Amino acid sequence: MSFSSKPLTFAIPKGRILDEALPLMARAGVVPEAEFHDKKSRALSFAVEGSDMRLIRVRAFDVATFVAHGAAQAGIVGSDVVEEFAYPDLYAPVDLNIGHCRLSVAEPVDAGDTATASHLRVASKYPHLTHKHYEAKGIQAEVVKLNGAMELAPMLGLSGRIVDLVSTGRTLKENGLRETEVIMQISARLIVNRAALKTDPRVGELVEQFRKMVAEKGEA
Ligand SMILES: Nc1ncnc2c1ncn2[C@@H]1O[C@H](COP(=O)(O)OP(=O)(O)OP(=O)(O)O)[C@@H](O)[C@H]1O
Ligand SMILES: O=P(O)(O)OC[C@H]1O[C@H](OP(=O)(O)OP(=O)(O)O)[C@H](O)[C@@H]1O
Repeated sequence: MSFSSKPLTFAIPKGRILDEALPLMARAGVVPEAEFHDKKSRALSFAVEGSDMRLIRVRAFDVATFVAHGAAQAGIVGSDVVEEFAYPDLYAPVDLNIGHCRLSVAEPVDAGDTATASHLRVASKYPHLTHKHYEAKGIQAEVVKLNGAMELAPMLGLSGRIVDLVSTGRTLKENGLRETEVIMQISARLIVNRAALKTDPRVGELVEQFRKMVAEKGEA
């Protein structure tokens, strides 16, 4: 099958990035069929208006997995996910300037002085970035991998600290935690599979459409 007869697959996360991503995608000419907005629909794959592209809606971490393996040729995902997996076959050429937040270390507001600890236990959804952060500081960190609600870990004695995403800081505050270090600033990226970018001209065209749209938005 030639590339032109095979639909281009574009992966998008199903949660909070989506609301900000849809208007950007529309400006870049990627508009999903009406069923995409039907909350009762159980479909996971959707046609794109006036195009042979199809959209798939998956978990944020899985967007990177689909694109890195070439099962999807392009997608939108936070730079936290790009950096956590560091897939060699995944290229993130466009910063979409949406989904801003930061990856931070937090600990209980009433924690004693732990600044000199040489061994720590940290709960996080980001084991790679957490290890990297502490390795650079010469601290041995044992990471307990959680998939959400990290804020519960210190109060239940699972870990002394957490590494999690922070936006308004409200979740930390309401769970008796305070931010102690910012590891990285995050925004959503257009990602593509490197091999697909080299071999399928539609992927390069898509990158250019998003680049142009972001540049125009910046000027507006
Ligand atoms: N306050 C925030 N908390 C969490 N993620 C945020 C926040 N602000 C922006 N983000 C971005 O949103 C991404 C999560 O995207 P989204 O919620 O659309 O995915 P999801 O598929 O629902 O995620 P999950 O698999 O965690 O359910 C994060 O990876 C991050 O880049
Ligand atoms: O600083 P804030 O504005 O309070 O936002 C941060 C919270 O948002 C995210 O959770 P999310 O709602 O995505 O749920 P999750 O725990 O399933 O990741 C993140 O993991 C924090 O818990």
